[in-house]
Amino acid sequence: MRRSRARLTVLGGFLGAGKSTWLRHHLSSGVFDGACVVVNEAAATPIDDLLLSGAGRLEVVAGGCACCARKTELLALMRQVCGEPGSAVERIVIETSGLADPQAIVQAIQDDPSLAGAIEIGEVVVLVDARHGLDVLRREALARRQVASADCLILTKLDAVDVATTQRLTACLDWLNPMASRFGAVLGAETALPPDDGALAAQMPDCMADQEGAPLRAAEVTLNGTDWSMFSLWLSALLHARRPDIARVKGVIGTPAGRLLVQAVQGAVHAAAILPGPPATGDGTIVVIGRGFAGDELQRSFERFKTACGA
Ligand SMILES: Nc1nc2c(ncn2[C@@H]2O[C@H](COP(=O)(O)OP(=O)(O)OP(=O)(O)O)[C@@H](O)[C@H]2O)c(=O)[nH]1
Repeated sequence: MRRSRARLTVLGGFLGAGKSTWLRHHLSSGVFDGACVVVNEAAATPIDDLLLSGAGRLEVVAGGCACCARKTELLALMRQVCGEPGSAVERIVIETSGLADPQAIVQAIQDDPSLAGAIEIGEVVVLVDARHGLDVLRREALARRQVASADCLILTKLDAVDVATTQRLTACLDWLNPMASRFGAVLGAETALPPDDGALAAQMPDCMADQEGAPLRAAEVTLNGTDWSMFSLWLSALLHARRPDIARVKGVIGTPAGRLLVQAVQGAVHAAAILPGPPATGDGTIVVIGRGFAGDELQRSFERFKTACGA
């Protein structure tokens, strides 16, 4: 007897757009009950899986984007998930890395003969950070491709912006992808979008000059037991000096208060959160995604900073 196909949701959006926050909310509200959740991270040290404990089954594809560098791993995992004897997975959610092209993932699954019959493409949901979205869309062609690939666009962080900013972003999204449905969200929960401001739409093409430079890459800095306050000082100095080059920072560091999840998006540091549970593999490794630096340079910078501070 032929099993029914598993419905796939691809969750995309640029670095720090709020994908894990949105998914965590929808896992806890039961929307994805029983789903197999696949978390894809550009960096080798995954963090997002720590935040998604509500998933029925959680898989990680780390160390590169599932649309290119880790495509083979993703497809092998999908075949395994769909082909396991006795497995009746009905729903799959792939949270892409912030550097991935969701459409390329959909295409890869559709092009795979064994997966095309086992997986039904449900929808591509792309999250757009209302706080940084306009800047990011102006600078990054990848972010525009992500938006263009969406069936549904979710504008996140509406609590952090005024109505005019949201309206400008909405007009820009209209220009990039007028067909997609659109919703607002605050910490994953759906919220109303302000009414469109039709007068803004005509200005958008001028704002889309492509200013992309070198490709964005993930680098890692290891604390090697250094006190967390020293790391915070170094990170502040780094963000101050290289803010335009740094798209995302995230990692878990040990502090006297517990395991602290440190995050920054487009140079803006977000409120840190204490994670439950004992120390885990990967704690003390901070992922920095940006352009114009390599992991060993960042590590050297951190070590020099420590020496200069007498640590
Ligand atoms: N104020 C506010 N902050 C939010 C909201 N959604 C997410 N954030 C914060 O934005 C930061 C990034 O959120 P994540 O959910 O980790 O974003 P992501 O897209 O999964 O990040 P990457 O996987 O690194 O691309 C975190 O500090 C979140 O707490 C929101 O609606 N409002």
